[in-house]
Amino acid sequence: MKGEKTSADAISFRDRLRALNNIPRLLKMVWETNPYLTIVTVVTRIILAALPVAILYVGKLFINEVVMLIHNSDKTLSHSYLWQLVAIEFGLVITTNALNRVILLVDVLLGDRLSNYSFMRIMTHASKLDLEQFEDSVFYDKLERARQQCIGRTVLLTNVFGQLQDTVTVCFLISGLVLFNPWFTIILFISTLPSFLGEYYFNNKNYSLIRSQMERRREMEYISSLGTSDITAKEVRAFDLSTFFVNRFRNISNRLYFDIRALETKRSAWAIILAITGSVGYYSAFVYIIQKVLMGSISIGDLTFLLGSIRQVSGVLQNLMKRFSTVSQGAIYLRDFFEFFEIMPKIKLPVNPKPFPRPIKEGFTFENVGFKYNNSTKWANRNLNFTLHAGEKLALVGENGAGKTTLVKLLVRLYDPTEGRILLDGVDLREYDLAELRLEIGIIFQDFLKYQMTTTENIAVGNISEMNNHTLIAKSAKKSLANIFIEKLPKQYDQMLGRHFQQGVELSGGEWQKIALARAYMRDAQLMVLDEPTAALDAKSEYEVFQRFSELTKNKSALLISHRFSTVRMADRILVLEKGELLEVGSHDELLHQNGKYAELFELQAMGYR
Ligand SMILES: Nc1ncnc2c1ncn2[C@@H]1O[C@H](COP(=O)(O)OP(=O)(O)OP(=O)(O)O)[C@@H](O)[C@H]1O
Repeated sequence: MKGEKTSADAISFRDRLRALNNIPRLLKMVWETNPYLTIVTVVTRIILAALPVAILYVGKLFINEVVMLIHNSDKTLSHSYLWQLVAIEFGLVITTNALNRVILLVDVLLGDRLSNYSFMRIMTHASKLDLEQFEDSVFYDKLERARQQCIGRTVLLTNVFGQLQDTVTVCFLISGLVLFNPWFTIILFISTLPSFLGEYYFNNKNYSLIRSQMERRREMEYISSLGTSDITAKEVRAFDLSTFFVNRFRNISNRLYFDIRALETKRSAWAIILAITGSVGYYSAFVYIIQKVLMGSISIGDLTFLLGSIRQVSGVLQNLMKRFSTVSQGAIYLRDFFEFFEIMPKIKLPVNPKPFPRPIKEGFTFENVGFKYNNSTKWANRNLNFTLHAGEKLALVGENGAGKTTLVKLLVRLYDPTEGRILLDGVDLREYDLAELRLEIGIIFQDFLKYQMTTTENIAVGNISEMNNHTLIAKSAKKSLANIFIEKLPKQYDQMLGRHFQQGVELSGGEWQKIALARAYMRDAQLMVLDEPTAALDAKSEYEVFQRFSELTKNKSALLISHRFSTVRMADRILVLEKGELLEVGSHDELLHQNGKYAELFELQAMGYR
């Protein structure tokens, strides 16, 4: 997508050099992943780096010995030195092969470990970031680039180690050549330079292109998941959307493909032209040495040693230069990876958190609270002034988009208010430890997750530290009335839920909702927040669940969001929100009496049942 490229995507030579600073960080990560395998690969590569020059040198001694034996008239001379040399060379070749296999093995193992370690680090860091950051597309691109780095990590690792190994090999080989004629090295170096510059230029272009395509690629991934996921399968079929998705995927992928094809074709054409200079350098040295042999100034053994060295230096130099751009390329992608870890949560934790009140005495007070989403100019909540008293059951009512869920998110500090403050027992929420605050609030969102895991795990996520507390899990299921259908499942609490994995059982919407409710009962929270907790329940279940809920949370505070007035009317007080602001407050009867918005909404719903 030419139009999508921005100047921010272009990388200067300085950027590339600076990106190389990431290589030591990568090596540190490799070491942290597995120090033993790291030592094995480094030591093996150093030995392997010295072997080519050793083989060439033994070869030279061997040929000189053969020539000497052929030309010597004394046929009784011992051949034992000759056979010793053959045996040494044989040993060196076998060692080279064996060590190459060791490196292949170690690199695969280390790459796998490193890739998983990187994924785990990303998951851990991502979990510390704010919800707001996940709603930002620039952040998402960064996260995606970091994730992709984990997948391609084995290749980069092999390249970095290969680069180190080849540098040592070249040093060994060049020492032999320099002794013979230093110009060789210079000619070989200069002749490989054009190829290197070409690779460097095109890698740069490639990086900018891939980076500029990132958002489009995410879109492709999204469309592909729409077409292939079990969650979307129902709707895709019902609306016959598959051709629409396939065409959309094809259009985007074609546009990206044409840009890549243009660049790669150009790169290949230039590579062919630039490789010619490398061959010219190599054959000039070749011709020079042959002439020296013909003049009798160097031996046949020297000839084989030099030709072998030149051929190898030329090859290894080309590899080194080619790989330099690949490695510096990888280093730039690594920069993306490490940059991800530099993103810090905006929600600040207090240095000396206040002890969390247990029990809560006054409650949560919203003082002139307003909130605007980062990507929006509109206030989602504004001028909120109310107190959720200790032990009180409060319901939030309002039309879609009135700001109910946002208010709840502010309460658990998924976001901090843009203006105003929320107090708990007179102290700003920001002064309490965030983990403790969240532990004291049992919250179930309307879009709660349906984990493709066992029943036990699905309930235990409400308080993961109690994962093995089967008594508590069963008790929570009983409180939410989920126990009734769980006991009828083939494997009950060990039953795999959902259809992703073998022998999984899919639950109905209402059954999933009861599982989600059980999560809220998993912790001894002082405040229960239920966002649309009964939307999927039938009328009888809803009544039973709420009877239970009222009994179980007698002295606890609760905040309920619901569009169902049968649920709402059970609350002590009801807050009616409109366009993010508080419109009415009171009990069900008081609000009906006021004959305002609540009464209007209630009447509308009641009419539907008449
Ligand atoms: N992540 C977000 N980024 C930007 N705006 C958002 C985001 N989430 C919600 N909004 C906007 O904030 C406003 C309040 O949304 P909120 O989800 O709080 O409403 P709600 O009352 O819970 O609605 P519903 O009854 O449909 O669940 C809406 O205008 C919505 O478009």
